[in-house]
Amino acid sequence: MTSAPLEPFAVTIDFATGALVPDPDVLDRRLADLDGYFVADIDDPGVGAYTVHEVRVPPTGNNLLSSTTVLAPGKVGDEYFFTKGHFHAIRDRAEIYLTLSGEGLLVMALEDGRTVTKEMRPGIANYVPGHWAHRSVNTGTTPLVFYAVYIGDAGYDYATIAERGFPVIVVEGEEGPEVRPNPRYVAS
Ligand SMILES: O=P(O)(O)OC[C@H]1O[C@](O)(CO)[C@@H](O)[C@@H]1O
Ligand SMILES: [Fe+2]
Repeated sequence: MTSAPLEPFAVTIDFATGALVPDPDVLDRRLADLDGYFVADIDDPGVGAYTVHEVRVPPTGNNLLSSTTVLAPGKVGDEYFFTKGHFHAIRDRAEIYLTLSGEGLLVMALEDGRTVTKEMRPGIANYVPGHWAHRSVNTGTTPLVFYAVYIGDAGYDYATIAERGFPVIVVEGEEGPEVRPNPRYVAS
């Protein structure tokens, strides 16, 4: 059975700020929401980490959900600010990230601990296949803004990352960002 057609529509995206017009759903994540995710302790839990601006469509397998994410620059200890990161609840659901401004790294991990890290900068479209947890990291000094598109019924599994962490962390090294093993990663 196929579903009834939706009305076609468009949104306007400000590439510098990630603002969407119209912009009905905005999620605000502070460092407090990332408590326990960084190796070091968080000094100020009130600091804003990222906002997600979501295009509103029904979250079903026949639709594409999309959003802009605006990830602030900053560090906790040596680690650059990052998004929580998640697997999709339906594991094989894929996603595309198009970076609009700023610079960063997209860290992806399988449940067996294998990782792949890809550059994020304006004009790069990253393909995140199903089964890969994904987290973006702002390694620059300006907001990292990207547009994500994913299959509508993908859902979110945050718990696995909250419990085990990512296998790698991204820290500021002598010569720029370095990807290192996460000392707190819980291998399966
Ligand atoms: O959902 P997280 O892991 O907090 O990261 C936020 C970003 O990831 C997405 O959930 C898409 O993967 C976006 O909605 C948002 O871009
Ligand atoms: Fe996702």
